[in-house]
Amino acid sequence: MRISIEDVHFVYPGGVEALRGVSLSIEPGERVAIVGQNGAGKTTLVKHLNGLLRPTRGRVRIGDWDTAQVEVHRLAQRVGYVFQNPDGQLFCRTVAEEVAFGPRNLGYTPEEISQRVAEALALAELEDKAEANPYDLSPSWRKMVALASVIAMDTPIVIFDEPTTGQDVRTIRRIERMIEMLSQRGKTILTITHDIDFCAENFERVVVMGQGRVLLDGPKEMVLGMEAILAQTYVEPPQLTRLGMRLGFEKTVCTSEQFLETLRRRLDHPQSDPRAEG
Ligand SMILES: Nc1ncnc2c1ncn2[C@@H]1O[C@H](COP(=O)(O)OP(=O)(O)OP(=O)(O)O)[C@@H](O)[C@H]1O
Repeated sequence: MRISIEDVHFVYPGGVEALRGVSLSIEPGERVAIVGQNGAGKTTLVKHLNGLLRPTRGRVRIGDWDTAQVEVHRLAQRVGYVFQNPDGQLFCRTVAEEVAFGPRNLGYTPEEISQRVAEALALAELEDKAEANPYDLSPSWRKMVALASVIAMDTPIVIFDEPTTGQDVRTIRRIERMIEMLSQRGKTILTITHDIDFCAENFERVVVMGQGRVLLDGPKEMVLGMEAILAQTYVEPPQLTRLGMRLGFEKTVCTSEQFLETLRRRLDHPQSDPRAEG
């Protein structure tokens, strides 16, 4: 389902102009990371996708729906949103009930609900915790419950707000596996993140925001190499990208795979990289 954001401006009631003419078009199945300094407008922008905010000017469309014309509970059929802090999102006695809440609310049949719950629990690696009380779980597992409860709604678009913040490496790997599997199922995945390595390893397209505008938008190999523009919004390229630049790699590398591949090529054929000759 296509997301279309057309020249969106947003002014908070207090007068802060948080978005100053943002236009983006996101195709079905894309994996997009939105990065930028604190206060750049990232959260304000994604809250326009599930109808929590409506543009002061401009238009946001989710498929054929204009968000200004559609109620928030209907938009929940198309856009799932995992908030940064899971504790605001959990209120049932067991993990399974929690995960069933969304699909039940969307009016699915009992069979569909059990199927969605089973799939979401599997994707979140929570099968053995179905009967636990979410509040007896560690914060990391509670995060996975929050993710599962949104995934169970089976929306074509899923937004993750700062999914890795405060999480240990094992939880980050679980989240990465989940993103990969959702992606294989054709979901559009958006994330807001300050974790540039997570962005580089898991997302194809990067949107860089600063002061309510889009500063850069494109494939990560293009965007994450533009150090000077990234610096305007206090984003540094990933460590491997910077190392690649210092080593004189011809192309911007973003992932450990790309880095190793380039390094191997250079070691095998040192003369094939023009910068390596100098
Ligand atoms: N509820 C609100 N009322 C008034 N101003 C707000 C509100 N929420 C955000 N703002 C302001 O809008 C601007 C954009 O904020 P937003 O939270 O969208 O940025 P962000 O890029 O998500 O930042 P962060 O990385 O810190 O979450 C900031 O100047 C912020 O102070």
